[in-house]
Amino acid sequence: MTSISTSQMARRLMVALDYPDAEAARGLIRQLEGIPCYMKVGMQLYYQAGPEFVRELKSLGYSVFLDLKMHDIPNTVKGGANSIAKLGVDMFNVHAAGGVKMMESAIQGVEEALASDASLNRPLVIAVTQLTSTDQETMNGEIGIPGSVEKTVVRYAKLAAGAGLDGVVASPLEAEKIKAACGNGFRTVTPGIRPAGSAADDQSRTKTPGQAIAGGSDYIVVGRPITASADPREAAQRILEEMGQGRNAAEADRT
Ligand SMILES: O=C(O)c1cc(=O)[nH]c(=O)n1[C@@H]1O[C@H](COP(=O)(O)O)[C@@H](O)[C@H]1O
Repeated sequence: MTSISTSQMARRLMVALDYPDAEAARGLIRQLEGIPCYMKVGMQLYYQAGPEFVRELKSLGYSVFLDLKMHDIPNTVKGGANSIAKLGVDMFNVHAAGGVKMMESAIQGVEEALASDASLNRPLVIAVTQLTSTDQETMNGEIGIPGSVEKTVVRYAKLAAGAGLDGVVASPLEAEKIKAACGNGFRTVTPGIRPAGSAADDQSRTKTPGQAIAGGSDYIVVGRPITASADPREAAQRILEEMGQGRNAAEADRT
């Protein structure tokens, strides 16, 4: 069982269910039983287990972030967003690099789904900015976008806010600047979370769970530090504790 404040923090923890199939994901879900975290379903699991597994998570009472990172022409994204909204997820994402018209089309797709079925809840629509695996050198030299990663991320965030989206996916390093540019209510969803001493893997722009919460992340996305741990439940509980410490440190700074 989790204490009340830990369970409040758990609602800001998104566990990345990056597994090959539903049965593997269920193994982790059983280990995390009683922790009211968000569950993130990404491409690997969704392309295998599909809408059925999303419905299963919803029936277990979880909030679900469907991470399919849509990036296509506006009409196609509108259709995709329409289908996703009908699934009843709580959050999904598109790539900000698709542009304002594409992001507006995602919102239209959601609105049309809601108009067709009054029982649906409006999911949060979030734009991916620069992937947290991308570093400064890759963005400038390989992809060919000039300037700092932070500036590009904030530019994408402003486009997303202008298109009516609810927030962005970015690294925890940029959360504060995003809030300053787009307002405190604009959500920051931050992967690239690594507890002190754990391997960065393919992530480039990282912070610890405590630093991320102290720095303005609304939600932290965590995969391998939990899923690849010998004791995932203990790893998740440690992360929740660190998140709580980060929040307390930020509150102490404000007073
Ligand atoms: O949209 C995402 O969730 C996402 C965006 C991003 O920029 N970076 C990023 O790592 N993610 C996802 O966040 C999760 C991070 O997993 P770990 O690196 O294992 O903690 C993965 O499921 C990624 O697909």
